[in-house]
Amino acid sequence: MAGCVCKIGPSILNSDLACLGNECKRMLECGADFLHLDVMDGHAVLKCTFLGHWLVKDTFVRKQKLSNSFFYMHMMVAKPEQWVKPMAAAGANQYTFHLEATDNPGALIKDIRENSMKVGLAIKPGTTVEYLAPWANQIDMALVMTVEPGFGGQTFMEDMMPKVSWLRTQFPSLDIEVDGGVGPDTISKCAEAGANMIVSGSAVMKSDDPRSVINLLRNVCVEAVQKRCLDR
Ligand SMILES: O=C(CO)[C@H](O)[C@H](O)COP(=O)(O)O
Ligand SMILES: [Fe+2]
Repeated sequence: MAGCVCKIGPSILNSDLACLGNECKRMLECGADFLHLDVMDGHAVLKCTFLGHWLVKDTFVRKQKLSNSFFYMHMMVAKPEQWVKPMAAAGANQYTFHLEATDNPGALIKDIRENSMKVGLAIKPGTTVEYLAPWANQIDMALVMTVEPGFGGQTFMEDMMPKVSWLRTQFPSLDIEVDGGVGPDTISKCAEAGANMIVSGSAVMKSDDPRSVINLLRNVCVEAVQKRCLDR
């Protein structure tokens, strides 16, 4: 059941961007369950990444033949409506948009589904979880940001954990993702709060032994998930 399966997805934001395809391959070989691809347009957040749909297609699908993998897009863009079709055509599997970026989440959810992608809905640290709740039964995954979107390598915001716990209590089988400052030092808090989709950027990418970091994150998460799901 979703919510009871633990998945680890490295964010490749802080990888060697000159070797993006190989970096993605390396992460999958190290045991990543999915790749978390941060798309920033310089409007919704200050930074701008090159990770547009052309790059998704060329780097990941065509050149690296990674088409069976899971490309989970984290869209930090001003107009998330604009990129649904191009991302679907490029081979993205999940499209996570920010609730703050749209006036019509319902229409966007429908469009993402019609384009055969899973739906993720993200909230920034300043957005309360009650805004997300009305949509929770229509989405595949809720993303609780644990840093202010825009940069990798920031400090984990522990005060976001009550949002995760609240969502887990209200929606036991929803996939709940945490993103920002998550690594070996902070995973326990995320797992105990109820997160089962774990994004980790710097902690994995900058490690000499990414496989061990991924394993550690998974073990901590699986233990918490098993306890919670068996208790039910
Ligand atoms: O969405 C993001 C930033 O907006 C990144 O996914 C996130 O910051 C991951 O990197 P790190 O684990 O280094 O914080
Ligand atoms: Fe992200």
